[in-house]
Amino acid sequence: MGIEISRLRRQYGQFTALDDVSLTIADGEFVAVLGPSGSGKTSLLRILAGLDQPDAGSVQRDGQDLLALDARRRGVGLVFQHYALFPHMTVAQNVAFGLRVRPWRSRPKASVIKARVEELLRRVELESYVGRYPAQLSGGQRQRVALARALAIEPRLLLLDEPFGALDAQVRVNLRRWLREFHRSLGITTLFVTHDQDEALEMADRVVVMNCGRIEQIGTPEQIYQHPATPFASGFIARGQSLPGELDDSHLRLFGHAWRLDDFATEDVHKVTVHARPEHIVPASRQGEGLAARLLGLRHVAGTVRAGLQMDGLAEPLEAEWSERDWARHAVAVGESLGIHFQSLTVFGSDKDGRVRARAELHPHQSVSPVAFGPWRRLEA
Ligand SMILES: Nc1ncnc2c1ncn2[C@@H]1O[C@H](COP(=O)(O)OP(=O)(O)OP(=O)(O)O)[C@@H](O)[C@H]1O
Repeated sequence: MGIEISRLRRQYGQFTALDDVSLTIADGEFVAVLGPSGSGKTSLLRILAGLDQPDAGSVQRDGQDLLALDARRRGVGLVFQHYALFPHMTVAQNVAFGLRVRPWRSRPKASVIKARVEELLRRVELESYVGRYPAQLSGGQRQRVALARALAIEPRLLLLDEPFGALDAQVRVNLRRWLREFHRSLGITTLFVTHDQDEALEMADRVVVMNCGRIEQIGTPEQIYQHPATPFASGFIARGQSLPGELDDSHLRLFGHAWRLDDFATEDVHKVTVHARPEHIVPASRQGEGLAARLLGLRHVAGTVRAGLQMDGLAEPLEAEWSERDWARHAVAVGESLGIHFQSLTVFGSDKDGRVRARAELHPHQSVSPVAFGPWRRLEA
């Protein structure tokens, strides 16, 4: 049981904001919808909240048609990026709001509301702020009040749209961990919209990657990070970088070398995309080994070294990422040449409509045969 979103479509005039979106969310699950600006995340959330209707598709909750229900009867709690707290109400009044405006028949007694507000504020660790006004709170505290307010109505589904988007980096990181724990203790089905990869991967049980109104991949954070299903997911999540590879009779040709691709169905493949992620581009251990690259620059970021590398045949420099310790073994100065190896490459084969039909992971540096790495210009059948 849970929520079953099936083939949702939303058009704004000629523009398709959601294109055939299907997704099942289990009860109690924490799902992150991750995608760049304009990918359709908020459009999906608004439909679930009852603030908008799709042009096609359905949403069922435990077999019931959710789209047929009025927004107020969906049992949905909402938190947006920009704190929509009422500025003239205290923290306690803000949290109580959803209960106070209920029709009198379903409205709890004042003493019940008071007890519930106190309990919620305790949960979001703001019990001593009851009498404050939103202007007297930090951004992180306001978002926790917004969360308490959304929870006051005991929602069955919590929808969070970039709730930490307006906060500074350190507060975001703290609130991320806090919300993750908070969700564990509550167990409410939660859909969390973000464009921040780290946020999605760190918090969610499952991540839905969106691009241009479509779902590119659904999976656990580990699946998504380790095995991105499409070139978009690879670039957006794993910083996969395009290399100029070509398919030649079940071999991948790249930088004048060739590797055999096993288990790569080539029918329908119209275009091949080869991706390398920064941590898989490693410096060769001995001089004269590997593919030739020139070191364009180095940046030292939190224990890692990010190197810009120029390679023949590539318009854009590649980024490689190494640990400080590994890099210390290589005495190459900026502007000099070095040899590099690709530890792993991901090869995608897409059809004419851009759909991925085949996918393979190559480990050129570790492979012995038939990989033509080392004695470079050799193609083995
Ligand atoms: N009411 C509308 N009329 C026309 N176009 C719209 C409307 N609402 C959204 N769009 C368009 O639909 C696309 C998807 O918008 P949506 O807000 O769902 O994206 P998003 O992934 O949430 O982006 P962001 O991260 O910037 O909030 C965007 O290109 C947007 O311009």
